[in-house]
Amino acid sequence: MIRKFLPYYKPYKKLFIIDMICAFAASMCDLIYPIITRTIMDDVVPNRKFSMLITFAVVLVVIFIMKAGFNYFMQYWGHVVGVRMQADMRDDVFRHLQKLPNTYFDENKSGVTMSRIVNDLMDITELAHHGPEDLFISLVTLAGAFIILIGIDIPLTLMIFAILPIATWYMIRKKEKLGETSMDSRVKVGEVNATLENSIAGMRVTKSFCTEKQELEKFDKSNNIFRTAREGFYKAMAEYYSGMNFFTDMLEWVAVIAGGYYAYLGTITLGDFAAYILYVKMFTQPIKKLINFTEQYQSGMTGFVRFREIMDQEVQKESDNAYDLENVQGNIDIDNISFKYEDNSKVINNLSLSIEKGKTVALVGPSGGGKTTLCSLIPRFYEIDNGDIRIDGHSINDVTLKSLRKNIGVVQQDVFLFTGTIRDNIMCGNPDASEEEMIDAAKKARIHDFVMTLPEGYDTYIGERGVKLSGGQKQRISISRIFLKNPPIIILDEATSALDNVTEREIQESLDELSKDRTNLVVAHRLSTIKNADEIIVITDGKIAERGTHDKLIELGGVYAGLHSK
Ligand SMILES: Nc1ncnc2c1ncn2[C@@H]1O[C@H](COP(=O)(O)OP(=O)(O)OP(=O)(O)O)[C@@H](O)[C@H]1O
Repeated sequence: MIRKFLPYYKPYKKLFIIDMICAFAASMCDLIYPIITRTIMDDVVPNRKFSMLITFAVVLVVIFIMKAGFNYFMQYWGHVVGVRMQADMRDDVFRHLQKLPNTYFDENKSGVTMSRIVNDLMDITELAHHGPEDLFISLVTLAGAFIILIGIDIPLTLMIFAILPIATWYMIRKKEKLGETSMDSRVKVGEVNATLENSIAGMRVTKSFCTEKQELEKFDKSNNIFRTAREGFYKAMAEYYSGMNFFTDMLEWVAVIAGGYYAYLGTITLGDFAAYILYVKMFTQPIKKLINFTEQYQSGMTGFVRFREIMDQEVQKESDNAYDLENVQGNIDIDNISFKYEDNSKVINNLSLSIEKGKTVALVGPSGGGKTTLCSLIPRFYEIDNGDIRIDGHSINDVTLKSLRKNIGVVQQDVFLFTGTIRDNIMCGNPDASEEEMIDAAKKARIHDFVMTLPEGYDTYIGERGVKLSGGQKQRISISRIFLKNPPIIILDEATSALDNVTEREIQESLDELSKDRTNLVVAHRLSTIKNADEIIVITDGKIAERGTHDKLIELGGVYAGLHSK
């Protein structure tokens, strides 16, 4: 993990090195002050060297001013390094997320993924700069103090430092528990996020079914699980801190009692005794910093591990020699394909189908038969298990994903609009389109006149996922973005939600316009809309049960005729 963490320092190497130099200089400043105290007590005061006292006063002020400068740099630029690294990681993980196959999003709750990207990376800032900085300051201070003290009195110094291995042993023992509980609480906070996200998104359903109580219970449950996990973490932290504080207190105890005894015997001077007490007081800082470091390391690394878990997810692969699919005519060949979802039995079963350019093929059949699944295999939203799909003779596995998807327009059953304006949502069909092209697309989708009635026109804010719009308006916006994209192949998963007759007719008109001169694959729920399709394919259990024109299938008197008569 550390090897994967270190490269994030690279862009900020210079800042980080200056930060470390400041850390070194600040600890050096700390080490000087007890030496000066000792000299004042043993030399300046007994020998009445007043001018030396003035010199020390000036030297100390200069040292403290310099130390303030070093601390400022560490506090500000040190944190800046950390937060920039955190932002880089967030960028990386978001970019990676965009390349993950749909199966990842099927299996993982979006609240948990969000928590990994937002919350879990927060502690990275602290770890990234405080970690090495604290470790460095502590080690330099401890080593420096050890060298100075050993020069004053070896047995007393060894006595004081003997406590350190015991403290280290305690720290290591407790660290594991701290790590486990920290990971546990992060997993649980992810669950809280997921529950919350789901509940907020479904707030309207909750209200309409009056299930507030059940939702609250669900939320309370995951909130309590998180609380218990966090309490476990704090318990581990309390054991850790109280133990460590005890050890630092014992250090002071040895310095005061043993140092006092040595001064009483005359083995060391009063100045030496004062220096011991000051250095031991100073030890508590690096030791506390070491403790902090362990905690930061634990929290930061736990977050980093969770971040890496997403980064290690395999992205959707393109072949090494993938090329761009260009000048697409729109011939589709589905050649003996099979597919199953991760946790499912076969959804598509050795299915073959050819669609000529410019033709309209309708998929019908009982619910759960595999129509939507078949459609999502063509733009490679999922990978087929065997067989091949070709567009104009090019296997979809041989071409770049971007060029493949650029040539296919998908109108989904459940319209998804982004939070933002009407313009944002239409322009996502082609971010480079001009204003005229956008308006033209909106006109073709029969939404322009409605937009013009709004005070802010195309810049009207449509609320989260378009809540401020009607179902029909949302659909027309989703259709206008396909007009703007202008792909040669259209996959249309017909909306099942009931629209009033006028709206339905209007939408049907814009869809008819959209389908002109393109290859169309339509999943039809209302059979009335596909009477004129060039071919109707009846899919049951992932296989083609019947195929032909409307008239032919009615004549056949099979599944289609049955569905039609209902
Ligand atoms: N993301 C998914 N993960 C796992 N299983 C899925 C997923 N999507 C669909 N399924 C399953 O695959 C099967 C086919 O579903 P699909 O949505 O393709 O059917 P459909 O014919 O389009 O149905 P409908 O007419 O109701 O829309 C169903 O049994 C469904 O439960």
